Amino acid sequence: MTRTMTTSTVPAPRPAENATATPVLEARGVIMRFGGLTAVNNVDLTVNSGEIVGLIGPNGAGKTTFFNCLTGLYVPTEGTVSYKGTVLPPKPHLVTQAGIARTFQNIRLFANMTVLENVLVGRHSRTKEGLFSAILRGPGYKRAEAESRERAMELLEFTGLAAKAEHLARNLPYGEQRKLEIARALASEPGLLLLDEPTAGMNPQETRAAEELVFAIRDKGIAILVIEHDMRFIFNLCDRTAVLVQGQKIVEGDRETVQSDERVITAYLGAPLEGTTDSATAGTTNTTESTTEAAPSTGTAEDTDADADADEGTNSTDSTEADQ
Ligand SMILES: Nc1ncnc2c1ncn2[C@@H]1O[C@H](COP(=O)(O)OP(=O)(O)OP(=O)(O)O)[C@@H](O)[C@H]1O
Repeated sequence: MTRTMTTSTVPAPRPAENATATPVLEARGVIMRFGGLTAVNNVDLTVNSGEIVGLIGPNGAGKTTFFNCLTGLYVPTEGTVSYKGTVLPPKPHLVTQAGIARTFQNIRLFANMTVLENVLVGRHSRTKEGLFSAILRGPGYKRAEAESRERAMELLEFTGLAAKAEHLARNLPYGEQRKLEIARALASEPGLLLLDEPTAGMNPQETRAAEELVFAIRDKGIAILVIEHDMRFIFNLCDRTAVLVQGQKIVEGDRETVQSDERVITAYLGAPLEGTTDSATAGTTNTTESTTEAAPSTGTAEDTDADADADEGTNSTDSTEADQ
């Protein structure tokens, strides 16, 4: 899908309170090849505690593939991903348990479950009660269940969905389905949240609300890495932004650094990047016109039950099944 890029003047990002330079995520030399296609080419990226970091690039640049490498959905051809100093095995459930949560470009909710139940699913990785305890429904299980419900309701309050706790996910408006995905991701109590196009399909009002939510999550001490095509959103939010083009990180820095970089401008105008003929194809042509309304590239909750287990860490690492 063709999207547009804005370079309009926006307010500087709000500095994180108590931001320190402790690395939460460190990706080193990450390469992902699909046959002859190098979708991610030797990418290094660090996200520190207290930071909101943006990941941008034209269509097909490798952003989602990189996310899939970070979360264990793909086993990188080369490279390592560390969370708080420990190298992560490329297994989604272990990545979630370690403290990384994500949302997907295509909404993945249990459409026929309630809003509250969807968040409870996200608690799964934090619930210690075993199978026998669940079958016998002993005191330990009941206590854990009550705690989970309480925490899930807190998250629904936090995301503004508490009044709809008993609604079916499929009946939520689009913007609220995206919020619910975030609430469910937060239910695993992450230290790092990866957001893949959180405002796709949102109207400008919903996008502004999403910005506030992302700031509020950061203020709770959760570091954030966000892929987004809406440049206004990115430059409003992010302390730092990295640009991927044809699988390579071509620049990383603040808004001024990114916006003034000739290679970024060239990439967004669709010209090929020199010396990368074996890499992923150049992105589709974008313009520098301002927009805050990315066209939806997403499904709704109605058609997503089958995919929702990804958040539970049950996805295979078979690349053909992972999210695009
Ligand atoms: N499972 C796969 N098998 C083969 N090629 C793949 C696979 N997943 C992604 N690719 C290719 O890798 C390249 C990068 O795709 P990716 O979806 O990561 O880009 P992106 O930057 O997220 O794009 P968009 O902004 O459109 O979502 C593309 O050429 C894509 O076709």
